[in-house]
Amino acid sequence: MTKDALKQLYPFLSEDSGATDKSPDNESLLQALTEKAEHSAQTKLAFIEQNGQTLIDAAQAMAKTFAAGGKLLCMGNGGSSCDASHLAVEFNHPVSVGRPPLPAVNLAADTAMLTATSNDVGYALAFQRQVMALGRAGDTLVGLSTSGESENLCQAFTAAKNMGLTTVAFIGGDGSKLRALGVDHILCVPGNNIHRIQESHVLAYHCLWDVVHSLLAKRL
Ligand SMILES: O=C(CO)[C@@H](O)[C@H](O)[C@H](O)[C@H](O)COP(=O)(O)O
Repeated sequence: MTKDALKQLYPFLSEDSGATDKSPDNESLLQALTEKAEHSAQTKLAFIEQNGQTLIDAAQAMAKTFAAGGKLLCMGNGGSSCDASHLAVEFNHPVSVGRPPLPAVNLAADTAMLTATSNDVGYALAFQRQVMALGRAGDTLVGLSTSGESENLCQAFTAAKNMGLTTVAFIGGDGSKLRALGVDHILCVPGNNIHRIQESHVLAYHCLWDVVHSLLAKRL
């Protein structure tokens, strides 16, 4: 976007300092930040209240996957593709001393794979093809989706279920599409604000990582 186009959209931006009398004052900006932080904290607390047991059940299933020599496959679109990377690296490269590295792969990380499948057969199959190629019965497939509706995740979950993988979904929305597909563990953030949903997903997979390692340390 050019500077002029930006000024048309935000007319309060001035030539020199970037602010005029009409720009939001510092106090309202600080107030807005506090409100966002409060909303984020409330959403996270509500998420744990509503999903705590499901999170433990999902961790139990993932600990069994690792204990049996299996691996984690992770996937997501946009911001959630970065969360899929973050989740995978938590397991591959544990931050806490004494916790072993565990196998996890982000299916959204390989540009050649994503562009080839999208170009040849459509983006809806981008993750499904990789689940079919890399997945083994007993592995766990984790999908992150703020809407809980993305078609490429639905296709991958369907393939994973047919192949005997455990399936875990981190979502927002009502989750009805994934429930209908029979996804094993659905962690659903209340509300429809995408950023708040993503923030709760970060909390959720950090907790999941912790519980999986605790279960493995106690030998399940
Ligand atoms: O929310 C962000 C960034 O924060 C977007 O990049 C977002 O992730 C993308 O629109 C995704 O395509 C949305 O897909 P999903 O989360 O509904 O599965």
